[in-house]
Amino acid sequence: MIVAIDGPAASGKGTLGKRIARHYGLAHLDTGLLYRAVAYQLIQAGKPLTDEAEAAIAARKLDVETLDDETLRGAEMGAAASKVAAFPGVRAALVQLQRAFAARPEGAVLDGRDIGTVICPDADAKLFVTASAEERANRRFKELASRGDPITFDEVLADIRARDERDTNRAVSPLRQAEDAALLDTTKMDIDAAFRAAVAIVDAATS
Ligand SMILES: Nc1ncnc2c1ncn2[C@@H]1O[C@H](COP(=O)(O)OP(=O)(O)O)[C@@H](O)[C@H]1O
Ligand SMILES: Nc1ccn([C@@H]2O[C@H](COP(=O)(O)OP(=O)(O)O)[C@@H](O)[C@H]2O)c(=O)n1
Repeated sequence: MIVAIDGPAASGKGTLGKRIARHYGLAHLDTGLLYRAVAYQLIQAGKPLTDEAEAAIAARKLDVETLDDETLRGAEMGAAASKVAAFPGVRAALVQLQRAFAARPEGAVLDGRDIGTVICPDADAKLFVTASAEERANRRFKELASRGDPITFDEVLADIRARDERDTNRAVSPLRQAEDAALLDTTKMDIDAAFRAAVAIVDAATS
């Protein structure tokens, strides 16, 4: 079974993806980490985030097994990821890797921006997870503050809005809800309620 989860920044895709994967005994890939890792490679190499050729080379060299969550989770890398994610060469270089992950015999859960639309259009269940920008900023602000990041709530909200705008309006694989995806608005749901609603959607789609 393949479960595709898409949605805007900090909507809870990763949290749900992880729990859904555990619930159904599937592997989980947070595809945002791939774009964050490409941005990280460029920054480490001292290259500008506008260098599409270097970004595509970094994407082709990426190893899914070595993605370091701690280094990649910061706010700076989220904003940088959304810049390199707009390059067609970067996206093309990451398609096969994501499809290969989804092709394991038992299936998988993938979360990102274009899973239900481009990477796994035939997924058995598709969710589009969202919440108001303020609520998402609130959640991400708490998460970053607990990591010791001095970023303010207003900066987090501005980053989320800028990223949503860039991700929705890019020419290649923009963020959008697949026609056959179920919308899950978690603005007024805690993590457990969102998880229960997500399981109900997956069960209904696969029964
Ligand atoms: N329904 C929810 N209610 C409250 N907090 C949530 C909810 N879903 C996720 N979170 C928290 O919000 C933050 C962002 O969630 P995350 O799963 O990383 O989102 P995404 O993968 O979409 O960026 C995390 O700190 C997570 O624990
Ligand atoms: N499948 C995906 C996943 C992420 N991305 C890009 O990578 C950036 C970081 O993604 P993420 O999922 O780690 O971001 P958060 O939602 O966790 O803040 C996004 O803003 C997108 O620009 C993408 O274009 N396609």
